[in-house]
Amino acid sequence: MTKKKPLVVVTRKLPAVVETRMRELFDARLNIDDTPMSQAALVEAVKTADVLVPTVTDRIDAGIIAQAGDQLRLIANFGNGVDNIDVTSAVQRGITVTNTPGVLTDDTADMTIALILAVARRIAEGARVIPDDEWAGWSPTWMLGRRITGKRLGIVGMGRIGQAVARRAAAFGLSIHYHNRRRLDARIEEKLDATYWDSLDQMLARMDIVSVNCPHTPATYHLLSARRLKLMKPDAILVNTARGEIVDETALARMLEAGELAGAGLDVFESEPAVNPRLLRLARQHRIVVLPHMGSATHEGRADMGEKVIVNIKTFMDGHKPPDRVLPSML
Ligand SMILES: O=CC(=O)O
Repeated sequence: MTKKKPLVVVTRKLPAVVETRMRELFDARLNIDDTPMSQAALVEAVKTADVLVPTVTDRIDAGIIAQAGDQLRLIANFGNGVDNIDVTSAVQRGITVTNTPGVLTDDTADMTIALILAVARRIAEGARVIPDDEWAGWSPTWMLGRRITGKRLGIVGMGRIGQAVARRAAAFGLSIHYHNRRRLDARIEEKLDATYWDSLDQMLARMDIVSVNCPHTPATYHLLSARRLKLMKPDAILVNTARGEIVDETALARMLEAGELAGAGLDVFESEPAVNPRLLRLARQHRIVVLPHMGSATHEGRADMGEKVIVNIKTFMDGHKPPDRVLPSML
């Protein structure tokens, strides 16, 4: 007798290679036209699916989880961050949660470095000049940015992505500093040539560039609060490729407007896809660089994320512990 295939509801369109494999392995309900699901549609999905595959754009909160049918056993997130899911509620209801760590580390670290360079060297602003027909020729005093060689980079959150940023940044001659819940193993710290700051406040006050690379959890919400942002040097720049909620955006906008911070590179925002109007104004004035949450957006990365989702579902359905299980204690 063949086993019934699990009903897997996927909330967004995924790369073709991933969808093809999902169709082979599961009773896959795919989102062909990629319209984000309403909360009502998500409720419908959790009432019928054995497995839900959400993404960062779906809010799987306690209210949705409370309406899940008994058949829902697994939420296999297509994404690394799980702040879109109420993991505690899910686990209390006996639903396993998985994510896709590791496969987007390098891409997100690359984007972090790209934003550091874009802000410091005014790349996005400069890239407009020729297409906009505004180039009057080279000048000794025009389009001057900031040198990054020899500057101090402070990494907030030294997990996989933070460490990948550190390895890249070292090649640009930046000195590496970090703050993390736990200090790294001495061997890793030495290999990265990274200086640990127990006090985030003290680190922020001394850095030329600050990069946010920690997950968004209740403990990191507005970790970079108005008070902490004020500790940064006025000529410093802030880069965030993690989650918008970690930075108080209103305070950040106020400081940039007042010239109390030199610049910012943001790939993530508190209320995506809406962007704080003050940040939008600063972006239009070329005072900051904003990207539409592209950190993990490579063909390879998204295919790898899909592969991880499939392995997690398959392993779980075969009766084993999935490799990327997320527990509330990890958050
Ligand atoms: O932001 C994307 C992710 O967390 O995977």
